[in-house]
Amino acid sequence: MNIEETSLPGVRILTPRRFGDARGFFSESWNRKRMAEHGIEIDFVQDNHSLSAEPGTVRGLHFQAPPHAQDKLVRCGHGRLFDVAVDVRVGSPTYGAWIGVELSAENGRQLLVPRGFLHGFVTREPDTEIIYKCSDYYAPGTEGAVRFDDPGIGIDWGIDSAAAVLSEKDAAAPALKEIESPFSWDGMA
Ligand SMILES: Cc1cn([C@H]2C[C@H](O)[C@@H](COP(=O)(O)OP(=O)(O)O[C@H]3O[C@H](C)C(=O)[C@H](O)[C@H]3O)O2)c(=O)[nH]c1=O
Repeated sequence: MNIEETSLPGVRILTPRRFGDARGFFSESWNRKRMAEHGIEIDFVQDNHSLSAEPGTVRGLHFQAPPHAQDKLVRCGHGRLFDVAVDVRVGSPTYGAWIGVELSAENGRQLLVPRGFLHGFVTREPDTEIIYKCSDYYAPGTEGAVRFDDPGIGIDWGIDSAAAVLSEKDAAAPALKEIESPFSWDGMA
């Protein structure tokens, strides 16, 4: 397992080892004990899996508010996507800052998105599938969204925003400055 820190403390890139042979490869996509050895102790309780048919599909930027905030461990099961995390912890030195990482079935990379960060992605290929572990259950009444093309955040999605394939919810999402983030920075990372 290779673990890379990013410019946003707590947001990390995990690349599990792949054992290749003539058939293909084998990889442990999650191992709680091994992650704990790296100081990552998260009790995931729900796995999510979505397929987006069209390249240029954007899902996000989403969060669940406390007490149902979710840490997420995101990977791409098929195709390729650009995965984004945005720090929305009030008081954080990196509040409003974003980071994006290309995840693909081919590169096997995973992005650890801690609670307190918005999560979203854009697909780069047809029939792209995202699979991610969540540390709390779906709690519809606590969901929040911020517009993916918020100029106040300035994410470079690599697409023409006007051409993005969006849900009605995401198309109507507010800018970050229009919401009151329910997350506060703990002064640690
Ligand atoms: C998130 C979720 C959704 N649903 C149902 C509710 C809707 O009937 C349907 C589609 O939900 P939604 O349009 O919110 O799906 P996405 O736009 O992919 O939302 C996700 O996109 C970003 C990238 C995320 O990180 C979140 O996990 C999540 O917000 O699935 C469930 O039954 N359980 C769930 O945990």
